[in-house]
Amino acid sequence: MKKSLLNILIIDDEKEYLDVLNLILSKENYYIELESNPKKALVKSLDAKFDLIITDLVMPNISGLEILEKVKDANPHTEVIISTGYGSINNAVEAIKKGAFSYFIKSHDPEELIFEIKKLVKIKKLENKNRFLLSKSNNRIFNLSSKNYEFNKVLNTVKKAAKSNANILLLGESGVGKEVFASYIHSLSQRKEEVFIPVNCHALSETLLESELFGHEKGSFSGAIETRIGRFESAHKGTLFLDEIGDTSLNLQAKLLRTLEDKKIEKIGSNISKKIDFRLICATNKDLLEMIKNSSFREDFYFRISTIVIEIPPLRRRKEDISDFINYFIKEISNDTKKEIVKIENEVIAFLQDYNFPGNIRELKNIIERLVVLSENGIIRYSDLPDLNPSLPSTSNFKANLTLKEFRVYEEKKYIEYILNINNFNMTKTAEKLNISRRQLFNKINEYKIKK
Ligand SMILES: Nc1ncnc2c1ncn2[C@@H]1O[C@H](COP(=O)(O)OP(=O)(O)OP(=O)(O)O)[C@@H](O)[C@H]1O
Repeated sequence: MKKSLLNILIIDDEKEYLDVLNLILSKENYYIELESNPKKALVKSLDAKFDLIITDLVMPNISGLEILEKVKDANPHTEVIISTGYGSINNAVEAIKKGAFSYFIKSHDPEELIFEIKKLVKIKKLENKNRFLLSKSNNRIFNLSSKNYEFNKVLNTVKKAAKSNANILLLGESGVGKEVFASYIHSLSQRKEEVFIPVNCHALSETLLESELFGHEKGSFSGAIETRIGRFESAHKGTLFLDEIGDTSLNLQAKLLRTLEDKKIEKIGSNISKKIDFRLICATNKDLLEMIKNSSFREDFYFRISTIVIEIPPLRRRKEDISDFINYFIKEISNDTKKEIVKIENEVIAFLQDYNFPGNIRELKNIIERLVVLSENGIIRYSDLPDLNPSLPSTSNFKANLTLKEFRVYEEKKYIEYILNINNFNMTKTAEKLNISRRQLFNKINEYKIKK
Protein backbone atom coordinates (compact mmCIF):
# COMPACT_ATOMS: atom_id res chain seq x y z
CA MET A 1 0.00 0.00 0.00
CA LYS A 2 1.26 3.48 -0.84
CA LYS A 3 2.12 5.47 2.32
CA SER A 4 -0.28 8.39 2.76
CA LEU A 5 1.24 11.84 2.41
CA LEU A 6 -0.53 13.07 5.51
CA ASN A 7 -2.76 11.64 8.27
CA ILE A 8 -5.66 14.02 8.76
CA LEU A 9 -8.43 14.19 11.36
CA ILE A 10 -11.37 16.44 10.41
CA ILE A 11 -13.60 17.68 13.22
CA ASP A 12 -16.96 19.37 12.69
CA ASP A 13 -20.30 18.96 14.45
CA GLU A 14 -22.03 19.20 11.06
CA LYS A 15 -21.85 15.73 9.61
CA GLU A 16 -22.73 16.88 6.10
CA TYR A 17 -19.82 19.31 6.05
CA LEU A 18 -17.48 16.47 7.09
CA ASP A 19 -18.74 14.37 4.18
CA VAL A 20 -18.14 17.20 1.72
CA LEU A 21 -14.56 17.75 2.89
CA ASN A 22 -13.94 14.03 2.89
CA LEU A 23 -15.12 13.80 -0.70
CA ILE A 24 -12.92 16.70 -1.83
CA LEU A 25 -9.80 15.51 0.00
CA SER A 26 -10.20 11.81 -0.81
CA LYS A 27 -8.88 12.52 -4.33
CA GLU A 28 -5.46 13.18 -2.82
CA ASN A 29 -3.27 10.55 -1.20
CA TYR A 30 -4.29 11.35 2.39
CA TYR A 31 -5.42 9.11 5.22
CA ILE A 32 -8.57 10.71 6.64
CA GLU A 33 -10.68 10.20 9.75
CA LEU A 34 -13.86 12.17 10.50
CA GLU A 35 -15.34 13.07 13.89
CA SER A 36 -18.57 14.95 14.53
CA ASN A 37 -18.73 14.50 18.29
CA PRO A 38 -16.59 17.32 19.75
CA LYS A 39 -15.88 15.50 23.03
CA LYS A 40 -14.71 12.35 21.26
CA ALA A 41 -12.82 14.57 18.85
CA LEU A 42 -10.78 16.07 21.67
CA VAL A 43 -9.56 12.63 22.77
CA LYS A 44 -8.91 11.48 19.20
CA SER A 45 -7.03 14.62 18.25
CA LEU A 46 -4.33 13.85 20.84
CA ASP A 47 -3.33 10.71 18.95
CA ALA A 48 0.17 11.39 17.66
CA LYS A 49 -0.50 9.52 14.42
CA PHE A 50 -2.26 12.61 13.00
CA ASP A 51 -0.07 15.11 11.17
CA LEU A 52 -2.95 17.53 10.69
CA ILE A 53 -6.19 18.33 12.53
CA ILE A 54 -8.76 20.40 10.64
CA THR A 55 -11.25 21.60 13.23
CA ASP A 56 -14.34 23.76 13.24
CA LEU A 57 -13.95 26.78 15.50
CA VAL A 58 -17.41 27.01 17.02
CA MET A 59 -18.96 23.78 18.30
CA PRO A 60 -21.16 22.87 21.26
CA ASN A 61 -19.27 22.14 24.53
CA ILE A 62 -15.78 22.36 23.07
CA SER A 63 -14.25 25.04 20.87
CA GLY A 64 -11.69 24.62 18.12
CA LEU A 65 -9.35 26.85 20.15
CA GLU A 66 -9.49 24.40 23.05
CA ILE A 67 -8.66 21.53 20.70
CA LEU A 68 -5.79 23.58 19.25
CA GLU A 69 -4.29 24.21 22.69
CA LYS A 70 -4.55 20.58 23.78
CA VAL A 71 -3.13 19.25 20.50
CA LYS A 72 -0.19 21.64 20.55
CA ASP A 73 0.50 20.72 24.14
CA ALA A 74 0.32 16.97 23.52
CA ASN A 75 1.98 16.78 20.10
CA PRO A 76 3.81 19.95 19.13
CA HIS A 77 4.54 18.53 15.66
CA THR A 78 0.86 18.06 14.76
CA GLU A 79 -0.50 21.01 12.78
CA VAL A 80 -3.98 22.48 13.15
CA ILE A 81 -6.07 24.29 10.55
CA ILE A 82 -9.12 26.09 11.90
CA SER A 83 -12.24 26.17 9.73
CA THR A 84 -14.69 28.94 10.46
CA GLY A 85 -17.55 31.07 9.20
CA TYR A 86 -17.20 34.79 8.41
CA GLY A 87 -18.49 35.81 11.83
CA SER A 88 -15.54 34.34 13.70
CA ILE A 89 -12.55 35.55 11.71
CA ASN A 90 -11.17 37.45 14.72
CA ASN A 91 -11.06 34.23 16.70
CA ALA A 92 -9.40 32.46 13.82
CA VAL A 93 -6.66 35.10 13.81
CA GLU A 94 -6.34 34.53 17.54
CA ALA A 95 -5.87 30.82 16.76
CA ILE A 96 -2.93 31.60 14.46
CA LYS A 97 -1.28 33.47 17.33
CA LYS A 98 -1.73 30.35 19.45
CA GLY A 99 0.07 28.17 16.95
CA ALA A 100 -2.54 27.12 14.34
CA PHE A 101 -1.02 26.51 10.90
CA SER A 102 -3.71 28.57 9.15
CA TYR A 103 -7.46 29.10 8.95
CA PHE A 104 -10.00 28.48 6.27
CA ILE A 105 -13.33 30.22 5.71
CA LYS A 106 -16.00 27.63 5.14
CA SER A 107 -17.89 29.48 2.42
CA HIS A 108 -14.71 29.95 0.33
CA ASP A 109 -13.60 27.72 -2.52
CA PRO A 110 -12.36 24.38 -1.04
CA GLU A 111 -9.33 24.75 -3.36
CA GLU A 112 -8.00 27.23 -0.77
CA LEU A 113 -8.01 24.47 1.83
CA ILE A 114 -6.38 22.03 -0.57
CA PHE A 115 -3.70 24.65 -1.27
CA GLU A 116 -3.01 25.08 2.47
CA ILE A 117 -2.72 21.32 2.93
CA LYS A 118 -0.32 21.00 -0.01
CA LYS A 119 1.78 23.77 1.50
CA LEU A 120 1.91 21.77 4.72
CA VAL A 121 2.95 18.59 2.88
CA LYS A 122 5.82 20.55 1.32
CA ILE A 123 6.95 21.91 4.69
CA LYS A 124 6.78 18.43 6.29
CA LYS A 125 8.87 17.01 3.45
CA LEU A 126 11.50 19.71 3.97
CA GLU A 127 11.46 19.09 7.72
CA ASN A 128 11.99 15.37 7.15
CA LYS A 129 14.82 16.04 4.76
CA ASN A 130 16.47 18.32 7.31
CA ARG A 131 16.07 15.70 10.00
CA PHE A 132 17.57 13.09 7.71
CA LEU A 133 20.53 15.32 6.85
CA LEU A 134 21.01 16.13 10.52
CA SER A 135 20.97 12.49 11.54
CA LYS A 136 23.42 11.73 8.72
CA SER A 137 25.80 14.46 9.81
CA ASN A 138 25.59 13.20 13.41
CA ASN A 139 26.28 9.77 12.11
CA ARG A 140 30.00 9.66 11.79
CA ILE A 141 31.51 6.74 9.95
CA PHE A 142 32.99 4.25 12.37
CA ASN A 143 35.52 1.54 11.84
CA LEU A 144 33.41 -1.59 12.00
CA SER A 145 35.34 -3.91 9.76
CA SER A 146 37.17 -6.67 11.56
CA LYS A 147 39.44 -9.64 11.00
CA ASN A 148 38.25 -11.26 14.20
CA TYR A 149 35.86 -14.22 14.00
CA GLU A 150 34.08 -13.54 17.30
CA PHE A 151 33.56 -9.86 16.48
CA ASN A 152 32.24 -10.63 12.99
CA LYS A 153 29.72 -13.04 14.51
CA VAL A 154 28.53 -10.24 16.80
CA LEU A 155 28.33 -7.88 13.83
CA ASN A 156 26.17 -10.38 11.94
CA THR A 157 23.73 -10.62 14.84
CA VAL A 158 23.65 -6.82 14.98
CA LYS A 159 22.75 -6.56 11.30
CA LYS A 160 19.87 -9.02 11.69
CA ALA A 161 18.64 -7.50 14.93
CA ALA A 162 18.74 -3.97 13.50
CA LYS A 163 16.00 -4.74 10.96
CA SER A 164 13.55 -5.83 13.66
CA ASN A 165 11.87 -3.57 16.15
CA ALA A 166 13.05 -5.66 19.11
CA ASN A 167 14.52 -4.10 22.24
CA ILE A 168 18.26 -4.63 22.28
CA LEU A 169 20.60 -4.82 25.26
CA LEU A 170 24.28 -4.11 24.52
CA LEU A 171 26.80 -5.49 26.98
CA GLY A 172 30.52 -4.91 27.15
CA GLU A 173 33.31 -3.23 29.08
CA SER A 174 33.65 0.52 29.17
CA GLY A 175 34.94 1.92 25.88
CA VAL A 176 34.24 -1.10 23.65
CA GLY A 177 31.91 0.99 21.50
CA LYS A 178 28.42 0.32 22.87
CA GLU A 179 27.18 3.78 21.86
CA VAL A 180 28.82 3.36 18.45
CA PHE A 181 26.92 0.08 18.04
CA ALA A 182 23.64 1.65 19.13
CA SER A 183 23.91 4.36 16.51
CA TYR A 184 25.01 1.78 13.92
CA ILE A 185 21.90 -0.32 14.70
CA HIS A 186 19.76 2.79 14.26
CA SER A 187 21.41 3.55 10.91
CA LEU A 188 20.56 0.05 9.65
CA SER A 189 16.99 0.07 10.95
CA GLN A 190 13.74 1.12 9.31
CA ARG A 191 13.89 4.20 11.52
CA LYS A 192 17.16 5.43 10.03
CA GLU A 193 15.62 8.62 8.70
CA GLU A 194 14.24 9.49 12.10
CA VAL A 195 16.09 10.66 15.21
CA PHE A 196 18.59 8.76 17.36
CA ILE A 197 18.38 10.04 20.94
CA PRO A 198 21.09 8.93 23.38
CA VAL A 199 20.67 9.41 27.14
CA ASN A 200 23.35 8.63 29.69
CA CYS A 201 21.52 7.34 32.77
CA HIS A 202 24.64 7.61 34.90
CA ALA A 203 25.30 11.30 34.42
CA LEU A 204 22.12 12.59 36.12
CA SER A 205 20.53 12.33 39.55
CA GLU A 206 17.35 10.27 39.82
CA THR A 207 14.96 13.26 39.72
CA LEU A 208 16.77 14.96 36.89
CA LEU A 209 16.93 11.76 34.86
CA GLU A 210 13.21 11.18 35.30
CA SER A 211 12.42 14.68 34.09
CA GLU A 212 14.97 14.35 31.27
CA LEU A 213 13.21 11.20 30.09
CA PHE A 214 9.56 12.05 30.64
CA GLY A 215 9.60 15.85 30.49
CA HIS A 216 7.77 18.04 32.97
CA GLU A 217 5.04 20.64 33.23
CA LYS A 218 5.95 24.15 34.26
CA GLY A 219 5.97 24.37 38.09
CA SER A 220 5.65 20.60 38.66
CA PHE A 221 8.69 20.74 40.97
CA SER A 222 11.00 23.48 42.17
CA GLY A 223 13.30 24.22 39.29
CA ALA A 224 10.74 23.33 36.62
CA ILE A 225 10.60 26.88 35.32
CA GLU A 226 9.32 25.91 31.91
CA THR A 227 7.38 23.04 30.40
CA ARG A 228 9.87 20.63 28.90
CA ILE A 229 9.59 17.82 26.41
CA GLY A 230 11.27 14.61 27.54
CA ARG A 231 13.64 12.38 25.59
CA PHE A 232 10.95 9.71 25.09
CA GLU A 233 8.84 12.25 23.27
CA SER A 234 11.79 13.57 21.25
CA ALA A 235 12.53 9.99 20.22
CA HIS A 236 9.05 9.58 18.71
CA LYS A 237 9.33 7.45 15.55
CA GLY A 238 13.09 7.05 16.12
CA THR A 239 15.45 5.20 18.46
CA LEU A 240 16.03 5.90 22.14
CA PHE A 241 19.40 4.77 23.52
CA LEU A 242 19.62 4.42 27.30
CA ASP A 243 23.30 4.10 28.17
CA GLU A 244 24.40 2.80 31.59
CA ILE A 245 20.94 1.36 32.28
CA GLY A 246 22.42 -0.57 35.21
CA ASP A 247 22.75 2.76 37.02
CA THR A 248 19.00 3.49 37.20
CA SER A 249 17.16 3.25 40.53
CA LEU A 250 14.57 0.51 41.18
CA ASN A 251 11.92 3.24 41.23
CA LEU A 252 12.80 4.50 37.79
CA GLN A 253 13.08 0.94 36.46
CA ALA A 254 9.45 0.38 37.54
CA LYS A 255 8.39 3.55 35.72
CA LEU A 256 10.37 2.65 32.61
CA LEU A 257 8.84 -0.83 32.62
CA ARG A 258 5.33 0.67 32.59
CA THR A 259 6.31 2.96 29.73
CA LEU A 260 7.65 0.03 27.72
CA GLU A 261 4.46 -1.93 28.31
CA ASP A 262 2.01 0.86 27.46
CA LYS A 263 4.20 2.81 25.03
CA LYS A 264 2.65 5.86 26.63
CA ILE A 265 4.22 8.63 28.67
CA GLU A 266 2.97 11.32 30.99
CA LYS A 267 5.02 14.43 31.65
CA ILE A 268 5.82 14.95 35.35
CA GLY A 269 2.95 17.05 36.70
CA SER A 270 0.58 16.27 33.83
CA ASN A 271 -2.20 13.74 33.53
CA ILE A 272 -2.40 13.73 29.77
CA SER A 273 -0.81 10.57 28.45
CA LYS A 274 0.73 10.47 25.05
CA LYS A 275 1.37 7.50 22.81
CA ILE A 276 4.99 7.30 21.72
CA ASP A 277 6.45 5.05 19.07
CA PHE A 278 10.12 4.33 19.73
CA ARG A 279 12.70 1.60 19.47
CA LEU A 280 14.71 1.00 22.62
CA ILE A 281 18.38 0.12 22.86
CA CYS A 282 19.99 -0.12 26.31
CA ALA A 283 23.61 -0.63 27.28
CA THR A 284 25.57 -1.38 30.40
CA ASN A 285 28.95 -2.61 31.58
CA LYS A 286 27.40 -3.96 34.77
CA ASP A 287 26.43 -7.56 35.41
CA LEU A 288 22.64 -7.18 35.43
CA LEU A 289 22.00 -10.84 36.27
CA GLU A 290 24.16 -10.46 39.36
CA MET A 291 22.29 -7.25 40.20
CA ILE A 292 18.97 -9.12 39.90
CA LYS A 293 20.28 -11.69 42.39
CA ASN A 294 21.09 -8.99 44.93
CA SER A 295 17.81 -7.16 44.21
CA SER A 296 19.29 -3.99 42.74
CA PHE A 297 17.84 -4.64 39.27
CA ARG A 298 14.26 -5.67 38.46
CA GLU A 299 13.98 -9.02 36.76
CA ASP A 300 10.77 -8.12 34.86
CA PHE A 301 12.43 -4.95 33.56
CA TYR A 302 15.49 -6.96 32.51
CA PHE A 303 13.32 -9.30 30.44
CA ARG A 304 11.62 -6.32 28.78
CA ILE A 305 14.82 -4.64 27.64
CA SER A 306 16.74 -7.77 26.66
CA THR A 307 14.77 -9.29 23.78
CA ILE A 308 18.10 -9.48 21.98
CA VAL A 309 21.32 -9.37 24.00
CA ILE A 310 24.54 -8.48 22.21
CA GLU A 311 27.88 -8.72 23.95
CA ILE A 312 30.70 -6.72 22.41
CA PRO A 313 34.12 -8.31 22.99
CA PRO A 314 36.90 -6.21 24.56
CA LEU A 315 39.74 -4.98 22.35
CA ARG A 316 42.26 -7.38 23.92
CA ARG A 317 40.24 -10.29 22.49
CA ARG A 318 40.47 -8.90 18.95
CA LYS A 319 44.13 -7.98 18.75
CA GLU A 320 44.19 -8.62 15.00
CA ASP A 321 42.17 -5.38 14.63
CA ILE A 322 44.56 -3.16 16.60
CA SER A 323 46.76 -2.10 13.67
CA ASP A 324 43.69 -1.12 11.57
CA PHE A 325 42.37 0.93 14.49
CA ILE A 326 45.74 2.65 14.87
CA ASN A 327 45.67 3.70 11.21
CA TYR A 328 42.01 4.68 11.40
CA PHE A 329 42.53 6.93 14.43
CA ILE A 330 45.74 8.45 13.06
CA LYS A 331 43.85 9.42 9.92
CA GLU A 332 40.87 10.80 11.83
CA ILE A 333 42.93 12.73 14.38
CA SER A 334 45.53 14.07 11.96
CA ASN A 335 42.63 15.33 9.85
CA ASP A 336 41.02 17.03 12.85
CA THR A 337 44.26 18.51 14.15
CA LYS A 338 45.66 19.27 10.67
CA LYS A 339 48.91 17.49 11.63
CA GLU A 340 50.22 15.31 8.87
CA ILE A 341 51.71 11.98 9.94
CA VAL A 342 54.23 10.31 7.67
CA LYS A 343 55.71 7.66 9.91
CA ILE A 344 55.01 5.66 13.02
CA GLU A 345 57.91 4.04 14.84
CA ASN A 346 57.75 0.22 14.82
CA GLU A 347 58.14 0.04 18.60
CA VAL A 348 54.86 1.93 18.99
CA ILE A 349 52.94 -0.66 17.00
CA ALA A 350 54.71 -3.51 18.79
CA PHE A 351 53.92 -1.99 22.17
CA LEU A 352 50.25 -1.39 21.37
CA GLN A 353 49.88 -4.90 19.94
CA ASP A 354 51.04 -6.26 23.26
CA TYR A 355 49.08 -3.95 25.50
CA ASN A 356 45.85 -5.12 27.20
CA PHE A 357 43.69 -1.98 26.81
CA PRO A 358 41.57 -2.01 29.98
CA GLY A 359 39.85 1.11 28.56
CA ASN A 360 39.32 -0.59 25.17
CA ILE A 361 38.82 1.42 21.97
CA ARG A 362 38.40 4.67 23.89
CA GLU A 363 41.82 4.16 25.46
CA LEU A 364 43.45 3.38 22.12
CA LYS A 365 41.87 6.49 20.64
CA ASN A 366 43.16 8.61 23.54
CA ILE A 367 46.67 7.21 23.15
CA ILE A 368 46.72 7.93 19.42
CA GLU A 369 45.38 11.42 20.02
CA ARG A 370 48.23 12.08 22.43
CA LEU A 371 50.81 10.64 20.02
CA VAL A 372 49.55 12.71 17.09
CA VAL A 373 49.48 15.89 19.15
CA LEU A 374 53.03 15.30 20.44
CA SER A 375 54.42 14.16 17.07
CA GLU A 376 57.13 16.25 15.43
CA ASN A 377 58.06 16.28 11.75
CA GLY A 378 55.18 13.88 11.07
CA ILE A 379 56.71 11.08 13.17
CA ILE A 380 54.84 9.21 15.88
CA ARG A 381 57.44 8.30 18.46
CA TYR A 382 57.74 5.57 21.07
CA SER A 383 59.12 8.07 23.57
CA ASP A 384 55.79 9.96 23.49
CA LEU A 385 53.78 6.97 24.68
CA PRO A 386 52.24 7.52 28.12
CA ASP A 387 53.30 5.26 30.96
CA LEU A 388 50.76 2.54 30.38
CA ASN A 389 51.58 0.03 33.02
CA PRO A 390 51.30 1.97 36.22
CA SER A 391 50.80 -1.01 38.48
CA LEU A 392 54.36 -2.04 37.72
CA PRO A 393 56.73 0.73 38.80
CA SER A 394 59.13 1.38 35.99
CA THR A 395 62.55 1.77 37.62
CA SER A 396 63.75 3.95 34.76
CA ASN A 397 61.15 6.54 35.62
CA PHE A 398 62.01 7.49 39.18
CA LYS A 399 65.11 8.65 40.89
CA ALA A 400 66.57 6.10 43.32
CA ASN A 401 66.87 8.70 46.08
CA LEU A 402 63.13 8.95 46.87
CA THR A 403 61.76 8.17 50.31
CA LEU A 404 59.04 5.52 50.41
CA LYS A 405 56.40 8.21 50.88
CA GLU A 406 57.69 10.22 47.92
CA PHE A 407 57.67 7.09 45.81
CA ARG A 408 54.06 6.33 46.81
CA VAL A 409 53.00 9.86 45.93
CA TYR A 410 54.82 9.61 42.62
CA GLU A 411 53.14 6.34 41.66
CA GLU A 412 49.73 7.39 42.99
CA LYS A 413 49.76 10.51 40.84
CA LYS A 414 50.65 8.53 37.74
CA TYR A 415 47.96 5.96 38.43
CA ILE A 416 45.25 8.56 38.99
CA GLU A 417 46.27 10.31 35.76
CA TYR A 418 46.09 7.02 33.95
CA ILE A 419 42.63 6.09 35.24
CA LEU A 420 41.35 9.62 34.54
CA ASN A 421 42.65 9.33 31.02
CA ILE A 422 41.02 6.03 30.17
CA ASN A 423 37.75 7.29 31.62
CA ASN A 424 37.84 10.44 29.53
CA PHE A 425 38.23 12.56 32.68
CA ASN A 426 34.83 11.45 33.94
CA MET A 427 35.12 12.15 37.69
CA THR A 428 32.37 9.79 38.82
CA LYS A 429 33.67 6.83 36.86
CA THR A 430 37.26 7.48 37.91
CA ALA A 431 36.34 7.79 41.58
CA GLU A 432 34.31 4.59 41.29
CA LYS A 433 37.19 2.73 39.68
CA LEU A 434 39.61 3.95 42.37
CA ASN A 435 37.04 3.19 45.05
CA ILE A 436 37.33 6.68 46.57
CA SER A 437 34.74 9.48 46.81
CA ARG A 438 34.55 12.24 44.21
CA ARG A 439 35.64 14.70 46.88
CA GLN A 440 38.74 12.63 47.65
CA LEU A 441 39.46 12.49 43.93
CA PHE A 442 39.14 16.28 43.57
CA ASN A 443 41.51 16.75 46.53
CA LYS A 444 44.07 14.42 44.94
CA ILE A 445 43.79 16.23 41.59
CA ASN A 446 44.45 19.54 43.36
CA GLU A 447 47.21 18.16 45.52
CA TYR A 448 49.05 16.58 42.58
CA LYS A 449 48.20 19.43 40.18
CA ILE A 450 46.85 16.95 37.64
CA LYS A 451 45.75 18.63 34.41
CA LYS A 452 43.57 17.38 31.61
N1 LIG B 1 34.21 0.93 15.90
C1 LIG B 1 34.63 2.13 16.24
N2 LIG B 1 35.11 2.97 15.32
C2 LIG B 1 35.56 4.20 15.65
N3 LIG B 1 35.56 4.69 16.89
C3 LIG B 1 35.10 3.89 17.86
C4 LIG B 1 34.61 2.58 17.59
N4 LIG B 1 34.20 2.02 18.75
C5 LIG B 1 34.41 2.93 19.71
N5 LIG B 1 34.95 4.06 19.18
C6 LIG B 1 35.32 5.29 19.92
O1 LIG B 1 35.69 4.92 21.23
C7 LIG B 1 35.09 5.77 22.21
C8 LIG B 1 34.21 4.95 23.14
O2 LIG B 1 33.10 4.42 22.42
P1 LIG B 1 31.64 4.32 23.07
O3 LIG B 1 31.30 5.57 23.84
O4 LIG B 1 30.71 3.86 22.02
O5 LIG B 1 31.93 3.16 24.13
P2 LIG B 1 30.97 2.60 25.27
O6 LIG B 1 31.14 1.12 25.28
O7 LIG B 1 29.58 3.13 25.07
O8 LIG B 1 31.64 3.23 26.56
P3 LIG B 1 30.95 3.47 28.04
O9 LIG B 1 30.59 2.11 28.57
O10 LIG B 1 32.08 4.10 28.81
O11 LIG B 1 29.78 4.36 27.82
C9 LIG B 1 34.33 6.84 21.43
O12 LIG B 1 35.17 7.96 21.28
C10 LIG B 1 34.09 6.19 20.07
O13 LIG B 1 34.00 7.16 19.07
